[in-house]
Amino acid sequence: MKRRYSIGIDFGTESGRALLVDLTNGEEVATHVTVYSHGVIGEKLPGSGQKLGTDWALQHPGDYMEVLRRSVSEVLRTASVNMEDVVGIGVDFTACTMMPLDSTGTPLCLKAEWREDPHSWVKLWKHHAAQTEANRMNEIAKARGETFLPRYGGKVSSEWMIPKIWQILNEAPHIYEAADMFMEAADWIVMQMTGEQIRNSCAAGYKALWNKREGYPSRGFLQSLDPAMADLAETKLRGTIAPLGSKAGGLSWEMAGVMGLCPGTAVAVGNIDAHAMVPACGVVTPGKLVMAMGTSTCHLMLSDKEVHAEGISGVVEDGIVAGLYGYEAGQAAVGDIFAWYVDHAVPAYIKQAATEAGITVYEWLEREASAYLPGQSGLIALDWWNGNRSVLADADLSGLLLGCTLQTKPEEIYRALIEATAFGTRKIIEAFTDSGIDVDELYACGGLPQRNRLLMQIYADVTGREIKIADSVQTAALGAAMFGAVAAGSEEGGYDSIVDAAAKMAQLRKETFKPNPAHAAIYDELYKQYSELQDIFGRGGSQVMKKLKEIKVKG
Ligand SMILES: Nc1ncnc2c1ncn2[C@@H]1O[C@H](COP(=O)(O)OP(=O)(O)O)[C@@H](O)[C@H]1O
Ligand SMILES: O=C(CO)[C@@H](O)[C@@H](O)COP(=O)(O)O
Repeated sequence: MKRRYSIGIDFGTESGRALLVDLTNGEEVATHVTVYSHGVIGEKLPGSGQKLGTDWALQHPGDYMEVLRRSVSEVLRTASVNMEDVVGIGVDFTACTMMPLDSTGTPLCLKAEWREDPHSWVKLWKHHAAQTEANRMNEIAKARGETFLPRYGGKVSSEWMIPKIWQILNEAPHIYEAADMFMEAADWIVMQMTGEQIRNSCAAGYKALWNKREGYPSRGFLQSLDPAMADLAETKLRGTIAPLGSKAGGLSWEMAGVMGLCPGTAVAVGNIDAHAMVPACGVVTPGKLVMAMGTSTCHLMLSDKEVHAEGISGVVEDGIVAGLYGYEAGQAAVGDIFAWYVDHAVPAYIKQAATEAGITVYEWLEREASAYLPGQSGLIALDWWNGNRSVLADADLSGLLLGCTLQTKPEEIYRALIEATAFGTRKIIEAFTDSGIDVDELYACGGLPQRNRLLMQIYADVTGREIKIADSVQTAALGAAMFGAVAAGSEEGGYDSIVDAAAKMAQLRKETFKPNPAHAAIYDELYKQYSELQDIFGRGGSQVMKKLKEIKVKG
């Protein structure tokens, strides 16, 4: 039988990658990563060098195009696959990663007249500078009894589309005015490939408050935020919203040339990175919590019922797999906390020791931290280095490390940071189970489970549950490729549904991580302390974190 392929393109926080997958069995034939040359723009604008404010995080759209240009042709070249045998393309993206466009679909930051205004740039998911707008939105939505609010755990996040747009209107009304549309980067990149302006229902649902039955928030609500935004839904957020797995269009002649593929190749509507990973773990039924663990962690669940739970970021009908309610919760920093520690807080002697041992600093710290028992260091941390997404939904909270003494070692701090992220995940699991959504099994995917065994064991011990691991190292790209195969359809050698694609293309590793009962018992005790700290610092017991932020912002 002739082999058929699909390409998944995963746009992460620091880089993008293409993965060429065999449709019959999910074999990952070739992969290529392109690191974004502008990275995350957090301090100053490229070109003008203009300083950015606290909590800003921008990106350059040209970096996304570079991934299409380099990584796609590279996977075809290394795999020696004929372009005619690639039947589908799917993309997944971080979200809400959004940008203002002019009427030709060009990002405003690429135009000379707007380039020097930070608000013309792509706002990355972790741009947290719209917290004031999110807080105000929450107050207004609550006071008006808006029906959308309970679907988002009672709180809209500063990471999402409407707070980000409102920040633009408040701080740069000329950019708001100049924007013909605001678009998720996932939809923009699909538009670059196909020429079709189609929004995906996943990002619209989780990040722009859109609902299959009710649409976007009402004109009355948007007007109550600012009269200038009354028509936002019909104007700057306009366009078809299509379900996951739909074909957005065929690859254009121009982009086919750029990417080395055939014109007309089916391109699926975009998807969110974490959500694409769910079927790529083989999860298409309720009761299985998927942890997409990388820079951040997203927690995804399927259920046949809709419940509204505090701290669960969103429930969207058909949001992950058609026919089921998809739930998302998350931690805004996980790998990012370890990256901060390794880059900014580890002493030189450790870097030296890691180099001498021929391993990375992460590996050195993992090796040393593995020698400790739970609780042995006397340390505990709150994992809020990038605010708290679930269950408190508050970007103004910050990290905390407690219990340091003159004897404290860097590897003990590293272990405490890992444990803190595991405690944060346990809070999220409890938020699901307390609201009546059963969590029967845990699945882990993303970059971290492949790289850090200690971390996975700590998660099993802290949650008291066995964890299954996705076999794919590129789980998001695999999920995107699966949706590409669905967009192509079975007649072209693809699949007719994501459930069919998952049955053939998703694989799990044989090895799982099982809790150690003795360690789990100590972690139960430590978790009580974590919970107490969460209540003190996150639920109003102490205003210290808020005050520090206030003083910092005032400068
Ligand atoms: N050995 C390791 N242990 C723990 N974290 C690691 C290790 N190696 C890399 N990381 C973290 O992994 C994160 C990147 O995860 P990855 O899944 O590759 O990216 P993304 O989430 O952006 O798609 C970084 O934040 C980095 O700090
Ligand atoms: O917020 C979401 C998904 O809803 C993610 O896109 C965001 O956390 C970024 O994910 P990564 O950690 O870069 O994989």
